Amino acid sequence: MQQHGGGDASQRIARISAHLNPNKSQMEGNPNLERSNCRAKGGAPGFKVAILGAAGGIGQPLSMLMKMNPLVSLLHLYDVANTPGVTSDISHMDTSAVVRGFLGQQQLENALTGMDLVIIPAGVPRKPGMTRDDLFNINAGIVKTLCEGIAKCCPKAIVNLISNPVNSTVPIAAEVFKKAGTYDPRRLLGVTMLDVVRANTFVAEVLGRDPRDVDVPVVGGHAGVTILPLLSQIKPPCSFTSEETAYLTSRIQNGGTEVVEAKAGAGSATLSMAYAAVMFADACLRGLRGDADVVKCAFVPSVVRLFDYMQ
Ligand SMILES: NC(=O)c1ccc[n+]([C@@H]2O[C@H](COP(=O)([O-])OP(=O)(O)OC[C@H]3O[C@@H](n4cnc5c(N)ncnc54)[C@H](O)[C@@H]3O)[C@@H](O)[C@H]2O)c1
Ligand SMILES: O=C(O)C[C@H](O)C(=O)O
Repeated sequence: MQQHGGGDASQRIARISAHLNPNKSQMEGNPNLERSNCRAKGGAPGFKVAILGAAGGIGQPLSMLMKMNPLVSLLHLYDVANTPGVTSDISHMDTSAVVRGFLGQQQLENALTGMDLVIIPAGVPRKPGMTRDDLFNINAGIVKTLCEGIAKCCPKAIVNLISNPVNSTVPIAAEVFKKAGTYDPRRLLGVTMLDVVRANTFVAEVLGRDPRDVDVPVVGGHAGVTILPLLSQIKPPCSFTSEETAYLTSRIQNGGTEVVEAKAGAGSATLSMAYAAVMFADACLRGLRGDADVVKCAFVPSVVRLFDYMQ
């Protein structure tokens, strides 16, 4: 159906494969090898990115969007279930990143070796009536295991940690890296970008503006009152009534619960989270590339002491 011009399809395939792959006999029957060698003969340079939990509610749209990112040359998709199907599906997208799938703990090290950026949405999401802290027991163990793999196989990688409770999983990851002697606070980032995305959306609604023209910094953590939207620091500057401030603060702090209740037991935010995670990951890759003035909010250790401000 897609044939144009003269010649039959088999000749056409033969000519293309001879061009891409002069040592074809060594590669036959090994799709990963074929793909990676074709890549070496003309693919765009870029960063190597792994997604851990790639087959989940966040992982799938996140993997799709990262496959569309021109800064990514190699995308490793790791999960304990369903990665072959997700990998096969996403690998058919005609964007430049090469996609490889890894299934189960025995393939974790291969998934991580050589990565520049590791994004972690692995773990269970909450159901109505739960707090993020209720996820701690299960997700802490998952994050610990994954971070042990990172410390061993790609200790210099930037880590974007999405798994909840972010306020606790980031300190757990830090302790794993400290124990392994690989901790670098500049490379471990708790992803709170969804709070910023929500804040931009809700503030724009109140102001009657396009959300793309609003930039709301959100600092602190990623749970309830620890989420601190800095409504006085919005760009471009604006002001609110006290009712608007109370409404916006509450809506931003409870955005996650709003989605959990609307999904009624089917999980938490996945699509908006994937969007936010890709914006954040793209900023990390631009930073790695050396771009100046890349500024995003994240959950990181702070050397600012509240005490200094109370003197
Ligand atoms: N930081 C944020 O703003 C934010 C936003 C939304 C959700 N989350 C959190 O992200 C996490 C994932 O949410 P989801 O909706 O994608 O959940 P999900 O259940 O749909 O997907 C989780 C995936 O993790 C995989 N997984 C489980 N154990 C694993 C392991 N040991 N190694 C690798 N993969 C493993 C599962 O197989 C599954 O595919 C939850 O903890 C959720 O609370 C965080
Ligand atoms: O609220 C949740 O449990 C998921 C996530 O942290 C969110 O903010 O949407």
